[in-house]
Amino acid sequence: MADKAAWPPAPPKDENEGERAARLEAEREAKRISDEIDRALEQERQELRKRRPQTKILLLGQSESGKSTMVKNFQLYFCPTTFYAEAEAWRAVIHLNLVRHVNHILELLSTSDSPPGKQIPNKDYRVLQMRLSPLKQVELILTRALSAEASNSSSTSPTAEKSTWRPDRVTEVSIRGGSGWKALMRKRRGSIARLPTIPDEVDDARRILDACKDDVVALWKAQEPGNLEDGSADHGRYFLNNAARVSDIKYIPTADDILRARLRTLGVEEYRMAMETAAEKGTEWVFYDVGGARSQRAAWASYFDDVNAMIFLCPISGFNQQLAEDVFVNRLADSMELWSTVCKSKLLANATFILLLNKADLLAAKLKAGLKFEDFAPSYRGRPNKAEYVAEYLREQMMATHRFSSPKKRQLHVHVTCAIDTNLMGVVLTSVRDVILIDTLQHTTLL
Ligand SMILES: Nc1nc2c(ncn2[C@@H]2O[C@H](COP(=O)(O)OP(=O)(O)OP(=O)(O)O)[C@@H](O)[C@H]2O)c(=O)[nH]1
Ligand SMILES: [Mg+2]
Repeated sequence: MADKAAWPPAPPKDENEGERAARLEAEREAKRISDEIDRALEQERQELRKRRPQTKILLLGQSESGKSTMVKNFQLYFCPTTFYAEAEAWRAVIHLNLVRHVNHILELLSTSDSPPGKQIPNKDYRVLQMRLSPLKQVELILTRALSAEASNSSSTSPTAEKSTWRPDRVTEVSIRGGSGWKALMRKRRGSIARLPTIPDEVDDARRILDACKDDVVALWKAQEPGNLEDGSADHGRYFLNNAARVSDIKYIPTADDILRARLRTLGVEEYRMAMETAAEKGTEWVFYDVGGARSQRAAWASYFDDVNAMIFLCPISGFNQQLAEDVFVNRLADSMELWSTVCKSKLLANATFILLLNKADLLAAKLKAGLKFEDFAPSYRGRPNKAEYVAEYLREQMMATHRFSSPKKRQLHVHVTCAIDTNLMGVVLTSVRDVILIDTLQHTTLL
């Protein structure tokens, strides 16, 4: 019986010369096409091999610890072209950060008889309030464009205390895994015919904000400086301080602005970075940036497998703060508990462990403003109330937890960081990169 799969098939018995020539030609053409497909498939296989993640890095830590900011730092240092190419997309996030805080202040004004600032008369506040009312619409447009949640969320939680500007009470926008919003924000009008109207609306929002910028500056100037005790939502204060520049129609976000922009992560975001710097050019690093809120943490474990490095961020300024999701839990205590759980993980036993004691700038500012660390950590009693001593104390505590909890002996690399300080981060990231490269290489050689 003839093999049905055999190629080329046996020639028909009664084939004449002309038919034979046509058949051979058809077979040659079929083979050429088949070879071409094989070549394309092989090329694709090679491409895929080249693109295969060589280094997988997981970022863990509670919400607002600075994980997404750290990813931006990696991008800024090792893939600057991509980082700056996305600057435009960040403008909408920055505008939303600013407008939410302005609307929060306006809301306080509307619910209070005595405005929070004392520097301009009451009637002038009312005028500002009226002139800035279009910013409600701006908030709505930008929220709709960026958000993973319902677009009608208000800028202020119902528990906001009257007359007090509380940046931490301004609700945040979240994004879901996948950075589709960046692509959407980058698209200019007319570039894709069937694109939704969001970019047009975002441009409208930009024009409204530009028209309101002097009033935003006036409103913020009239505020009392506010206290730094909490220190969360620090980005609100930053963008309000820079309101004139940020609201201008010609505004292009700087690296500092992008590092300050806040967009809460929901789920797990994957970032693939083709490294541009000489030492690791051509290699691809894959970052998994998780949402840090308690409700998000159950999803983490499925990303623990097979990672080369785990970077844990502990915001050391959180000693006097509570979790947004549970006001009975101290932020630093939550971080410590989380750290212990991560150290114990058997799935992460072979990963390089990097601990970043982040937000060192806010810790220093709080202690300088008079807060006493020992009031929140009795075991610290009697030691200097200075940031470097507190950081050292926390480093020792967390290193001890790592030593006791890890399933096997492992080195721990610790850095005290300020993720918004680009000069400092350059040094830290180079060191982190070296450690990851060396560990990955050693691991590959051992296998
Ligand atoms: N002052 C100061 N602000 C920081 C520092 N690191 C991060 N931030 C700011 O803190 C805010 C929160 O940072 P994110 O990187 O979004 O936090 P996250 O850990 O990704 O939070 P989730 O996505 O909710 O899990 C941002 O506005 C950052 O700009 C720091 O060292 N100092
Ligand atoms: Mg995040």
